[in-house]
Amino acid sequence: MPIIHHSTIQQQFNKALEKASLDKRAVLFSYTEELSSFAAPLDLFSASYSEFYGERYFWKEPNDEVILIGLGSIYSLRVNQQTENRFQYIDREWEKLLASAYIFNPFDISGTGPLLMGGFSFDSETERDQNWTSFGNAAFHLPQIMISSIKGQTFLTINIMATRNDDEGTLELLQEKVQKLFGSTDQNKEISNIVNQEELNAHEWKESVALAVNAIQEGELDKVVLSRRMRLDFDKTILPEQVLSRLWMEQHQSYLFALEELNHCFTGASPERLILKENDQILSTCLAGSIKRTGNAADDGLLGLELLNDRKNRDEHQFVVKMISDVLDPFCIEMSIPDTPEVMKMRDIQHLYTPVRGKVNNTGTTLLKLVEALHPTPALGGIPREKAMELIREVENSDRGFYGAPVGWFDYRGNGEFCVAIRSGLLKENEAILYSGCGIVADSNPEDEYIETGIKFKPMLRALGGKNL
Ligand SMILES: C=C(O[C@@H]1C=C(C(=O)O)C=C[C@H]1O)C(=O)O
Ligand SMILES: [Mg+2]
Repeated sequence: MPIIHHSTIQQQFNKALEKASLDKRAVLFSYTEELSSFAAPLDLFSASYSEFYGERYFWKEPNDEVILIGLGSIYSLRVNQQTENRFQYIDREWEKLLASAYIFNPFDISGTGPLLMGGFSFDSETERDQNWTSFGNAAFHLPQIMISSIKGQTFLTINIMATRNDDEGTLELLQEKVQKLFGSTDQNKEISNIVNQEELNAHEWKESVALAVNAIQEGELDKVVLSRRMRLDFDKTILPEQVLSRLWMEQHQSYLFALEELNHCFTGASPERLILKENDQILSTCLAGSIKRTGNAADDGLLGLELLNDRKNRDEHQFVVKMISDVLDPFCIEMSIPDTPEVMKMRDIQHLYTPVRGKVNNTGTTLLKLVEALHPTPALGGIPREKAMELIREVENSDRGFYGAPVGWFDYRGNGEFCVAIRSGLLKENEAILYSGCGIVADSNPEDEYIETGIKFKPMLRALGGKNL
């Protein structure tokens, strides 16, 4: 149970109130303390349903070293149109908010203190369709209550946008809310069941793969990633906590994320890191090239070797390695990239994987600048980037929304992490749309790529109780 009744917090809050009153505008007040004990993260997420449904944000990185639960949005940054650079806009507004903030965080640990959780759309030059309007081209939230579990230690951060209309009561109310949250248990919620499962435009998709292969063979481009969708209908509203808890059990070595926007939730279990930044250290991951798993360790080992030695998959992968290293190079004073990829084994699939480490050369290099430079990598877009984007716009007759785009968090010190939001889906009440894509290169075969995308639906499909797995 968190105990945030030290007299210091009230004194600090009073200072923020004074400033808000003097400045005649809202001032961020943020207070962090360590918690001695902590329920299972997903139990807490689940218990927050009645108070916070529609404004909950969840993040877990593969090793459980950073788990973030954000509840309630007290400040959000959104970009709806392509009026200006969305990455710069978020960076600038965040910096402005922090410039006048009162932050009390005795811990020099990234992921504690005020932070934004959210993501970007895949393509800001196309319009979001009705599924994705509430997400826009970028949606980030500063949670009112945030629980961070960082390398085994747990922290509580409360955030308030203090205005001159607030008084001591505001803080007390929030403290009560926190106590209530930690005291409540999950109400026994009913599980939703699938009543309909359908792949959308499977035939047309294979045709568009053949078309892309043609364009590549003609020399118009080298690689393009094409995605397709699956639609699921349920007998009742799907709850993100239920999906997350299945993903937690079944896809533990992935990034787990959930971003609620009222009755919509974008969630998934992605194996792909876009970029991690901790002070001047950065880490990106090239992930491309895939082969199935069988459930038999010996067979999987052989398949892994086959993948490592397969020309087509190595080509697919190498485009990503080259692009990520080229993009990060100007930002770095040191970089290290292994010469050959390794095999990353997930529950349903194996990928070629190359980590790229670097040390940034400039304190002005924000995480979002790196995200901007990297997105979309050829693991989700293609080579050359613009040509691939044009082809995607032309042949994919639907909006990717946040699928395949950067989703993650960054804190007030500039540290944070983004994954590439694949193996994901949009939950909207009793309907879900799942996304899956794959890299098309000169010797891609439409039927094989179709099968590969089928495997990539599995993590979400299984978490949702789907069939044919
Ligand atoms: C596009 C997806 O995955 C990407 C495509 C891969 C491939 O084609 O081999 C492998 C990993 C990801 O970079 C997806 O899962 O939807
Ligand atoms: Mg592939």
